[in-house]
Amino acid sequence: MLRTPSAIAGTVLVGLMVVLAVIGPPIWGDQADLIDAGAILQGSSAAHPLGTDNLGRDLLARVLVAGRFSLLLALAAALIGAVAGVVLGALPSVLPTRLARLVTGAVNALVAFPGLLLAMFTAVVAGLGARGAVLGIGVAIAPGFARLTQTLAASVAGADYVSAARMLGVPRRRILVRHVLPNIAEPLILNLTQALGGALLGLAGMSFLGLGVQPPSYDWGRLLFDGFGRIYVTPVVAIGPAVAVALAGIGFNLLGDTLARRAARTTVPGKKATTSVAADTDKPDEGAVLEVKDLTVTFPGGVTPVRQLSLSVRPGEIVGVVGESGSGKSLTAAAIGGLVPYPGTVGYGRLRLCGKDVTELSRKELGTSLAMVFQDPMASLNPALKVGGQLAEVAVVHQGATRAEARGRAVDRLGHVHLPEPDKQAKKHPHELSGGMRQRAVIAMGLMGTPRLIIADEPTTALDVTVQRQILRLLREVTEETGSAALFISHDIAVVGELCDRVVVMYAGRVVEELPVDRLATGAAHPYTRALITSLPDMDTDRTLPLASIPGRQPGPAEVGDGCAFAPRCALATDRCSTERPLLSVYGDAHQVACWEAK
Ligand SMILES: Nc1ncnc2c1ncn2[C@@H]1O[C@H](COP(=O)(O)OP(=O)(O)OP(=O)(O)O)[C@@H](O)[C@H]1O
Repeated sequence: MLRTPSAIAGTVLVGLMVVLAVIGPPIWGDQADLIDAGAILQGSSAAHPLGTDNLGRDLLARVLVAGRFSLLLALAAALIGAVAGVVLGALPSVLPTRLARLVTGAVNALVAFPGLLLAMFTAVVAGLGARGAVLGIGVAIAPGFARLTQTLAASVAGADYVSAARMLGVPRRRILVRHVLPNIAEPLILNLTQALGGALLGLAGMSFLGLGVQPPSYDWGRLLFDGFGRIYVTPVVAIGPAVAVALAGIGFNLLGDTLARRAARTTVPGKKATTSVAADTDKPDEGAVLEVKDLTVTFPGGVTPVRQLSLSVRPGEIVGVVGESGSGKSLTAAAIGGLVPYPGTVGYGRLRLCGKDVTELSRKELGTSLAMVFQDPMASLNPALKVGGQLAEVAVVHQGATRAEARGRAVDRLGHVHLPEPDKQAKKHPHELSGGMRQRAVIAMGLMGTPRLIIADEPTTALDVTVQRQILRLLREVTEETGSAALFISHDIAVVGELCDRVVVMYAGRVVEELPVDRLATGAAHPYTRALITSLPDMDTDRTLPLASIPGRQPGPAEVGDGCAFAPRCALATDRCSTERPLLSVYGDAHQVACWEAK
């Protein structure tokens, strides 16, 4: 957190203010109240560096003592503003529509109203003094919080879990308290830090206008107000409290800013993982489109979902990666495409795409030579843009095509993936297409470049069986026509068996077997691969019996021990399997397996 000068300054200033609030009154309290008839209205001197007031009280001591009261008042005002704002902002989601509109309209009007006028008006109505000023500033802060709450709540309201709760008949109030507020709490709390700075300045302003703290109480604003009358004679008496207010205000704003940026860094999905490259002495396979050696993906807390994974894909080849949910398939794909999210770490000995280390590839090279197709096509398509426009963008950005050329190419590519009437589909928004059509559009988007490798991560899981077959056929067709290779990720070994040339079986983050597809049905050597195949139902499966499944569960990415990770579920496991991990070794032609019992 303390990496930038502004972060350091904010933390130090706020820290100093807090220390001052704690130690100020006990240390300098007596001195601040000591009346000295012989030192009335003095300027700066060795005894009184910031001068004295009209009763001869030391102004430095008073500034130091006033810190606690000023901060407490600011805290109270910020809390009042935050609570009132969150309630106002959240109300529309629990009120009937008309009332909700009324509240939203009121909030909008209040946001547009000048905050200082609102604060002064409230303070005058509530009565002069600290209480009125705190209420005034609280009221001035509330509309901003209300607007923020409304905006944040609206972004969460569309989330699937909120829709699911609504479908289950969970009352609106409960949805708000259990599902919405906890998910928007973080930015609201961050905003509170900045509101504290604003409240401090606002309260000082109110006291300075004579609407705030009244004698004999005093805060920084009051001291500023008292000193202002003498500013031309002894300016130092006004400078002391002014500097204190300014430093505290700046401190809270800088800290709030730092916290907000830090929070954004941990939550924004765009932030990438760290990469570490190990020394690589072997000769790279120049003929491979993709060559991965010793790929490891880790997250903080000992979570290692991908462990020393190696695989390669040759031109025109479709390689299937199969394994149960959580085996690390998607993260492998993400690591190849440079999409592992922060705070992950990607380490590898070699990660070469089209004969180059991925770090050497420019964004443009990566964008045109690698196409990625995900399970949910909506995740790749912008719902606000027309399909044709999105596809055309690829050609404009990567190939420098004119708008008209790019549009023509987009329609051509949509036709290529067998979308009926491609020129009409190009003018539609993604939501106007069916799931299968959207997936075709995403594949077409990948084909806007000249992909040497298509990574398809569960591209057919969300589709029905007929559409699934069409998409699989399309993928095969596309690779044959364009000569590109594909890495096809699926949990369904039957689909992989149908589409791919070679199969890589993953278990608990590692490759446990790699074999040509024609050996899959009868020649698989690893007990896990065999169990996956046995658990597939076929026409002869006795439907009166429960479907076969593999007993036990795959260890989590932080639970993998020293031995073979599959040993606890394996009928063939020996003592050696639980203590010593078998390495991937040659089992036959283009066939490797990691099992002590594979003979
Ligand atoms: N950002 C992350 N932070 C921490 N752990 C993660 C993160 N992303 C994934 N994981 C963990 O890594 C493991 C592997 O995830 P991955 O998505 O690669 O599995 P998968 O084999 O593709 O499964 P599925 O078929 O369900 O998508 C999972 O246990 C998951 O909990």
